[in-house]
Amino acid sequence: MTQPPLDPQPSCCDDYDPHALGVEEALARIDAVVAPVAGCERVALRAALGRVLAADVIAPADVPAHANSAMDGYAVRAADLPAGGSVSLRVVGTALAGAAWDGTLGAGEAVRIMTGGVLPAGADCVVMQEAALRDGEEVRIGSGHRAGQNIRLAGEDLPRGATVLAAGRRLAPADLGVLASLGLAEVTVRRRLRVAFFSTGDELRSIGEALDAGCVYDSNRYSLHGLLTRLGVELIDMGVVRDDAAALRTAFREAAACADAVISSGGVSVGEADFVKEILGALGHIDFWKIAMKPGRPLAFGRIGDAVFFGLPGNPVSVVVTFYQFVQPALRRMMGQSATAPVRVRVPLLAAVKKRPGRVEFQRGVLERAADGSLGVRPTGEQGSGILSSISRADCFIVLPTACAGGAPGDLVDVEPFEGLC
Ligand SMILES: Nc1nc2c(c(=O)[nH]1)N[C@H]1C(S)=C(S)[C@@H](COP(=O)(O)OP(=O)(O)OC[C@H]3O[C@@H](n4cnc5c(N)ncnc54)[C@H](O)[C@@H]3O)O[C@H]1N2
Ligand code: MOO
Repeated sequence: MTQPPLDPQPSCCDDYDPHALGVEEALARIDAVVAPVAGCERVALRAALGRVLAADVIAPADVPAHANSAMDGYAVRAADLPAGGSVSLRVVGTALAGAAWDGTLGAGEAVRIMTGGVLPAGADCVVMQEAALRDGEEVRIGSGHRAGQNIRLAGEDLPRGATVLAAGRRLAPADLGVLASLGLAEVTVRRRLRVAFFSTGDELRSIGEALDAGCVYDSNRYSLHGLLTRLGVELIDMGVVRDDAAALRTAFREAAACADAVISSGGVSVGEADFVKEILGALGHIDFWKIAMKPGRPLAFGRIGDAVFFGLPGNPVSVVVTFYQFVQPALRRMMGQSATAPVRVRVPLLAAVKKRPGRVEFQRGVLERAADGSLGVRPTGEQGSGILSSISRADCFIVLPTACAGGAPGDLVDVEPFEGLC
C-alpha cells in the first residue's frame, strides 16, 4: 500500500507554517470581531479605580477655584517693586490657605500669604519669604521680581467646561485625585466585563491534590487569574476540565452562557486529546487557530453564541504571551477602553539570542541600565515555552521579527516593557 507523502521536515520546519496568520493580521481579525459591551453604572470615586469611563467628564468649575499663592511669602503689587535697590512695604494683613484676606491691596502695601492662600484683590505678584526681610509691620523687598510670579491662576489646572477625562479612559490613581479635585463623588463607568476561564488536560492536578506520575499542577489558571484580576474584570473560574469531548462541550456551553469572553488553555494543537478547535467549530465559529509567532502558535479565536472565545495553547509561557498580545487588547476594547499601542523601545542586546526565521518571537528579557545611563536588554536564558520562570523573572518582551535569525550582543532589538505581568 502506498503511504501518503509526509510533510517535508527541513531544519526550519518548526518555525515556518504557510497556514499561520501574521501577528498584525490576527490582531486586526480580533479587532474586527470584538466591540465594547453595552451597559454602564454609577460608582463611588474610590470604587472607580481601574474602571473605564462611559462618558466624558466635564469640569463643573475652575480648579483651582481662585488665584492663589504658590509660595509662603508676601503678596504685593509688582508696580511697587524697584528696578534696582529695595523698597519697604507695609504689611496690612495675612492670607492663609482656607482663610483669605478680604481687603484690597493699596499702593505701598503687602499681605503676608501662605502657599494656597487666595491672592488678595490688587496683588499681582508673590515674593517668597526667603527674598524678603521682615521688620515688624514692614517688609523689605529687592529688585528682580515680575508681575505674575509665584501665582497659580484660577482654572490653570482644569478650566470650567473643559473635558477633563474622556470616555474610554481607564481610571488610574491620579485620575481619582483629579475627579476629587472637581468635587465629584461618583462617575459613570462601563459595566464590568465577565470572563470565564478554565484549563483543559487530563494531566492537570489542582493545588492540594497529589501529583500522580506524569502529571503537573495547573499553573495556567493562576497566571490567568492574576492577569484578569489586574485587568479589573469579573472572573468566573471554571476549574480544570478533562480531555473529554462531552465534558468540554458542557464547559464551553456553560461558559459562553454566562460570560462576555471565554478563555481556555490547552488542547488546541494537533494531538489526539486536542478537542478544543473541533468543539468550538461545532458549537460556534472558529475565525483562526494558528499564528506565526513563538511562543503561542496554536491559538484558537472565534465565537460561541454572544461570547468571544480564546483557546490559548497549553504551554504556560504561551498562555501569558498570547494573553498579553491578543486577549488583553481585545478585552480592553470590550471594556470600552480606548486603544493604546504597546510601548516599544529599541535597545542593544546584552547577550546573544537564538532564533530561526519564520515566526515573530516574544522572548523574555530584563532591562538593565549601564553605568553611563544607557539601557540594554538581557534575555532571561532558556526560552522554551514550558519555562514559566522565564517570564516571572522578566520585565519585558524582546520582540524579534519574522526574518530575524538570532542576535549578538550589541545588536539593536525592539523591547516591549511589561505592563501588569511583573
Ligand atoms: N505535532 C505538533 N505538536 C505540537 C505543535 C505542533 O504544531 N505540532 N505545537 C506545539 C506548540 S507550539 C504548543 S504551544 C503546544 C500547544 O498544545 P496544546 O494547546 O494542545 O497544549 P497541551 O498539549 O494541552 O499542553 C501543552 C503543554 O503544556 C502543559 N499544560 C497544559 N495546560 C497546563 C496548565 N493548565 N498548567 C500547567 N501546564 C499545562 C501540558 O502538560 C503540556 O506539557 O503543542 C505543541 N505540540
Ligand atoms: O508556539 Mo508554542 O506556544 O511555543 O509552545
